Amino acid sequence: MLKDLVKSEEFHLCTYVSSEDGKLWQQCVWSQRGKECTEVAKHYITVAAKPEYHPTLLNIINTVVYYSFEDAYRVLQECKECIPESKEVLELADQCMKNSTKGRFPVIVIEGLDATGKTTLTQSLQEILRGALLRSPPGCLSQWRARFDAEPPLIRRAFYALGNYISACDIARESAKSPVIVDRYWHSTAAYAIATEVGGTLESLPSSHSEVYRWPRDLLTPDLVVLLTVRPEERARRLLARGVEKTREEAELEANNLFRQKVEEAYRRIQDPACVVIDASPSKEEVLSEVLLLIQKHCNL
Ligand SMILES: Nc1ncnc2c1ncn2[C@@H]1O[C@H](COP(=O)(O)OP(=O)(O)OP(=O)(O)O)[C@@H](O)[C@H]1O
Ligand SMILES: Nc1ccn([C@H]2C[C@H](O)[C@@H](COP(=O)(O)O)O2)c(=O)n1
Repeated sequence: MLKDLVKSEEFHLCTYVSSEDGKLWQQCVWSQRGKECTEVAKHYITVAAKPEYHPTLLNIINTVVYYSFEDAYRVLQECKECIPESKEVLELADQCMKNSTKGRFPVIVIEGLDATGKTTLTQSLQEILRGALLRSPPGCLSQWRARFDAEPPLIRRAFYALGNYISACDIARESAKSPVIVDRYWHSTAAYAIATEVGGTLESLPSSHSEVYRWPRDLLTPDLVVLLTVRPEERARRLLARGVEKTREEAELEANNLFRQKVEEAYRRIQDPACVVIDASPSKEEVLSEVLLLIQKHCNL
């Protein structure tokens, strides 16, 4: 490669000289043209303070985690030509009221990794509270989910973000009539997106007070968000017992324990509303009664 460079008509080269204490470096930029080599610039380089934000943060805000209806909407709008399904998703989004307001009944969101017991718990809660059971993304988007799952994160996550706003419309309507139980919502959208985007270990996650964990101002806020956590060995046992085909992301979660930890930690860091964390490893009955106590405490039910 260097041989090719030397053969080319003109190229730039940098040389570095360190100060005695190694804290300051002098960089000389040389330009070689034919046989002539001239110094064209001189810079001083020193170690800078650690940046306030980890560089991956720039790849998160409004590129994989969206904080307003408009930002997610705009992404799908720009995809209309190459992904025709976007038009139908946008039409559904157009029908939903922006800034949907909650009714007088409580809205309870159940979050957690796969096989932590969300379906089991949400169904029991629906029966006991005589409430409405909703999920995000809503059923009306199911037919396009696989299509958007195959797209790069920018587009895939915009689809899930819009799904939350469409679910918010249903939540607003139903919460005027009865308590509403929601299986996954914005915490899932943000936590999976952040954990996927951030490489490395748990330490690479944006710090707890980072703005990436803030709730979108225009999205209906639930009264209570419960995060179900399960010991890894119990979760593996449940997945195995269930024996259903795993999605690619689920398979990845299983293979990649670190990724699973990052998703869970991102869940825990999301604020306003923060999750109330429950150990869902005990029996179904025990988990249900613990969550019912929580609901009584937080939602005056
Ligand atoms: N508390 C519990 N104790 C033992 N088994 C449980 C408990 N809760 C759920 N299960 C079982 O674990 C399996 C996964 O539960 P469930 O389908 O409710 O999880 P999930 O979080 O909805 O999963 P996914 O997100 O992948 O759909 C099911 O076979 C269910 O019967
Ligand atoms: N509100 C939501 C719901 C789901 N997702 C994404 C996150 C995972 O990739 C996947 C998990 O869903 P499941 O397999 O449990 O149906 O879907 C999201 O981003 N936002």
